Amino acid sequence: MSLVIPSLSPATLTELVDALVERGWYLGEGVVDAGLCRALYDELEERVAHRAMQAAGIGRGEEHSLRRDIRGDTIHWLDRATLAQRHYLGAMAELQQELNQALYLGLFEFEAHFAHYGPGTFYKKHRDSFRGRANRVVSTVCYLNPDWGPADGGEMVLYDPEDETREVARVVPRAGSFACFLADRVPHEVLPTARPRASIAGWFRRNASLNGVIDPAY
Ligand SMILES: O=C(O)CCC(=O)C(=O)O
Ligand SMILES: [Fe+2]
Repeated sequence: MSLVIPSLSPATLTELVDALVERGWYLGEGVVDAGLCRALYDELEERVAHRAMQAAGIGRGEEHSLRRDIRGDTIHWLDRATLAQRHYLGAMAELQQELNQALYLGLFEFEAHFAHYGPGTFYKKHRDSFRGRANRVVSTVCYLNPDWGPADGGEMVLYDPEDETREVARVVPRAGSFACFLADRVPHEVLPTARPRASIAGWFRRNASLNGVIDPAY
């Protein structure tokens, strides 16, 4: 991995901002540095091999519960422990600045976790936040698998915010691909995967405190 922070290119940032404004979502291939994806992939594989992952649940705070019939991934929250994580978070900090400058979104924080979907697992159609409680404003997904074929499944499907049955895009979870969308707008799902599937899901947040209680991180 190079010593230079592998930023998203200026062209990617411009395209991403335009796509978010025009339709609420962005997809790009070959967007995240290949060496960085490899380092993040190796780190995640190592954790999976050592069973150092936690089962992912749904809902936040006291409503948090495990529902393998809804989502089947295991996760590990990024904690800046490795150079690869710090580089990824650095690239996301640059993206946050761009989003704030171009769209005045007032994003103040980025939280992200590694996600590993074992064969046969999926994540049913959902939105990442709900209107009115939209402390998660923009969702991101960075894909890490070095190769992925048509029979491997595991695509992320995006749906039309106005018609949740209408598919608008399908993302093959291959290293370098990056997805970004408005968290309270775009319904999406992860189709059942045939192979172990590696990614980082992340959210730019705004501070949402209710009655002086800060919304829990997850
Ligand atoms: O991994 C993906 O493609 C999307 C994951 C997702 O929707 C989520 O973690 O909320
Ligand atoms: Fe999601």
